Amino acid sequence: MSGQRSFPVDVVTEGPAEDPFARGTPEPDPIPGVEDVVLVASGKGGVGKSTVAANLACALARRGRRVGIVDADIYGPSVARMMGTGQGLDLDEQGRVIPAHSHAVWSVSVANALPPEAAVVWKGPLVAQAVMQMFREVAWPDLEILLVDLPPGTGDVQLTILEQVPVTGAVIVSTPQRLAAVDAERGIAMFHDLDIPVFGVVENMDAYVCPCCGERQRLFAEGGVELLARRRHVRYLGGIPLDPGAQELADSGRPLVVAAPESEAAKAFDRVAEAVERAVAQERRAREAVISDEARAEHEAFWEGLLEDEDD
Ligand SMILES: Nc1ncnc2c1ncn2[C@@H]1O[C@H](COP(=O)(O)OP(=O)(O)OP(=O)(O)O)[C@@H](O)[C@H]1O
Repeated sequence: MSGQRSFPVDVVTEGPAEDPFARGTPEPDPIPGVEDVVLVASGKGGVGKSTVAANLACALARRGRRVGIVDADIYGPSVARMMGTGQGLDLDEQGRVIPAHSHAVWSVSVANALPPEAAVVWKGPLVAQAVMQMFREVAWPDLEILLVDLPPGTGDVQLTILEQVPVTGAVIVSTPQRLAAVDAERGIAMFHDLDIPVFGVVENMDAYVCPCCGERQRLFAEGGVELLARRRHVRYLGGIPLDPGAQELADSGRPLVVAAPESEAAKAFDRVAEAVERAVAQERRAREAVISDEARAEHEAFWEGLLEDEDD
């Protein structure tokens, strides 16, 4: 057998050195001023991820939370338009961006810094840099929850954020169509692989609610997203009905939750916000439990030391 395994066994068993998620990789530094970062993700584009992010932020703010949004969808930024924040961002004395503020939510988007119709034509490294600037070079006020509107899919931006930002959990958005649900499942798999808690799946545009009689009608086959949630052991956070006013309101910078709080869609967003609030609180308790375990170990070590001294 000797002489056959000449490669450096230690290196091989420790995994590739450049793997950013290799075991033992230190937790990324916290974002100054931010307690919890929650990602809003989707497998496919156009399923309503930005709509969910904007309305979820407003619903959390209405529930008394201090909330911000990072628009990490660099090539298709919608947050500035949906939140009605317009162009122009100021800098503070330290050269940090002062986030825009509307509907009691703070937000940053590349769209705040570009003319309305300008296309972002940047290569990957520049995009990664811009995304990280939106986390670390912004003068965030003290925030309880910073939502992140991700680009669709499981690409570079997702990996950059997961590598460099301490993420508390993710909310997945899908529409009822099978293809959207299949892609949403890929997103869930990515978060599970990287040990990021998935708070649940939101099924957007699942039904139409008649404005006259309030009758709720499914638009597509029922149950696919719920089934996906069960298969992946994540919570089904509920359906958001298609609201004919959503697009016009989004274009005028007033999310449904703010402009039509009594609508079925706004109430559904509030239920999602409540679930996210509870999931974040649960994660916080888990973090504190880890700290108190450490504190207990330190405490025990301290007393053990004293007892050993007494024995001497
Ligand atoms: N519940 C809803 N009712 C009616 N319209 C909706 C609803 N959700 C989203 N929309 C509309 O669907 C379109 C796509 O939504 P949105 O931009 O939020 O999707 P997205 O997943 O963020 O897209 P992408 O990431 O590809 O930019 C928008 O015109 C939006 O107004």
